[in-house]
This record gives sequence, structure tokens and C-alpha cells, in this order.
Amino acid sequence: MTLIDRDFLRTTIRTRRRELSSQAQQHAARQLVTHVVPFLQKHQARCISLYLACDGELDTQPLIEWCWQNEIKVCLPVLHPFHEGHLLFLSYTPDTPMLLNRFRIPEPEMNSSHIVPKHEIDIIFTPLVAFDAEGNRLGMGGGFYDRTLENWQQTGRPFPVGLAHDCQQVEMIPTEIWDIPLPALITPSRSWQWS
Ligand SMILES: Nc1nc2c(c(=O)[nH]1)N(C=O)[C@@H](CNc1ccc(C(=O)N[C@@H](CCC(=O)O)C(=O)O)cc1)CN2
Ligand SMILES: Nc1ncnc2c1ncn2[C@@H]1O[C@H](COP(=O)(O)OP(=O)(O)OP(=O)(O)O)[C@@H](O)[C@H]1O
Repeated sequence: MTLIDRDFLRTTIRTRRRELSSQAQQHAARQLVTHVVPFLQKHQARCISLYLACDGELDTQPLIEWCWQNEIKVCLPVLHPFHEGHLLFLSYTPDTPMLLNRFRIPEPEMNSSHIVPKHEIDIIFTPLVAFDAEGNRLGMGGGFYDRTLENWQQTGRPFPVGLAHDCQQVEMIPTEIWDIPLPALITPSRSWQWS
């Protein structure tokens, strides 16, 4: 499999998810909460990382609000200011000042006292473009989450869980050596677990 196949998949599935109606998006976001809440309870999660949806991604806003109301600390990814290709995780509350990053995705304004070390995060919910029935994940192409998750299996933390629309499932992801497969993934209709 070649990188060209990966780019073709990215373009095709990004278009597919962008074409979901806003009604379908809202329904999906509410359905997601019904699957994620029992998962958080089972894992006794106290601190999780989510993302703010862009480009037709599954909307996490209702889930974020549930977490705020239930004393689960929420973090968001922030592009590392010096370490190209890497993410930092900053805590996110209703009062957090936000800025647009270079991909025009809102992220918390840099504030070193709000950085949450990766080992303090129980679960990292990752955005993704496409997934397959084996837990392989294809992202937007920056390698940000592959780098973030490269050592997670050594300690089992932070536990990665993909979030996606059902229509983002594909027959097979052409994988590369650096890809980190997901041990779990949640869509609006079901949960997948591979570990
Ligand atoms: N909501 C969300 N936040 C996220 C991610 C994500 O996938 N979704 N990321 C997950 O890694 C990181 C950002 N990674 C990204 C990588 C590429 C593009 C992107 O749109 N690229 C454009 C062109 C590049 C450019 O504008 O310079 C494109 O491919 O069309 C966006 C985000 C951190 N935050
Ligand atoms: N652990 C890593 N260390 C160094 N480079 C990496 C690592 N993981 C990925 N990369 C590099 O990042 C680039 C993009 O990788 P890839 O296309 O798999 O990103 P992605 O999974 O689509 O994006 P993301 O993880 O941000 O959602 C590749 O050129 C790859 O070589």
C-alpha cells in the first residue's frame, strides 16, 4: 500500500463526514454521550482529553458539558509552540481563553500553569479521519496523535479511544510502521474494543 492510497482515503472520508447534515451531526453528538458516559464510569476516569470538532468531525460539545457537570477534568490538544509535530494538553473550562491555531482549530491560549502532563490523563479521545474493523486509525496527516501515543502501551496510560462517525469506517486502512492502532473506539451507534 502506498501513501497515495492514504491521501485518497483521507480526501474521500473527509468529504463524506463534511456532507452530514447539521441535524445528523447533532443527533450523533447526543448518541455519543450515551456510549461514552458508561465507558468513563467503568474506567473511573477523572481527567480526559477531548478535541473541538472541525471538518465534519463527531461533535464533542455535549460530552464536554457532561464532563464539566460531573467533575471530570477536560483537556484539549494544543500544537506544541517549539516541538514541531507534537501536542501539549491544556485544561479546558468554560472560562478558558481560546485562540485559533494554524489549522484554524480553537485551542486554549498557552498558559504553562494549565499544561496537564500526559501521564495525568486517564483517557485520550482521539479525532480521526478513517478507521477499520481492526482498530487501525488514519488521522489528518500530521502524525500528532501517533507521536502522542507512541509509548502508551508501556504503562497502559493514557488509554486511547477513537471517536468517529459510523460512516468513517473503511474496509482496510493501509498502515505505516509508525501508526498506533487503537485499543477502543466509540461511534454514535456502538463501542469497539480490541484489547
Ligand atoms: N479537531 C481536531 N483537533 C486537532 C486534530 C484533529 O485531527 N482534529 N489534530 C490531529 O492531529 C491536531 C491538528 N492536526 C491537523 C492536521 C492537519 C489539518 C489540516 O486541515 N490540514 C489541511 C491543510 C494543512 C494546512 O492548512 O496547513 C488539509 O489537510 O486540508 C488539521 C489539523 C490537533 N488538533
Ligand atoms: N512516532 C513518530 N515519530 C516521528 N514521526 C512520526 C511518528 N508518527 C508519525 N510520524 C510522521 O508523521 C507524519 C504523518 O503521519 P500520519 O500520516 O500517520 O498521520 P495521521 O495519523 O494521519 O495524523 P494524526 O496522528 O495527527 O491524526 C508521517 O510523515 C510520519 O513519518
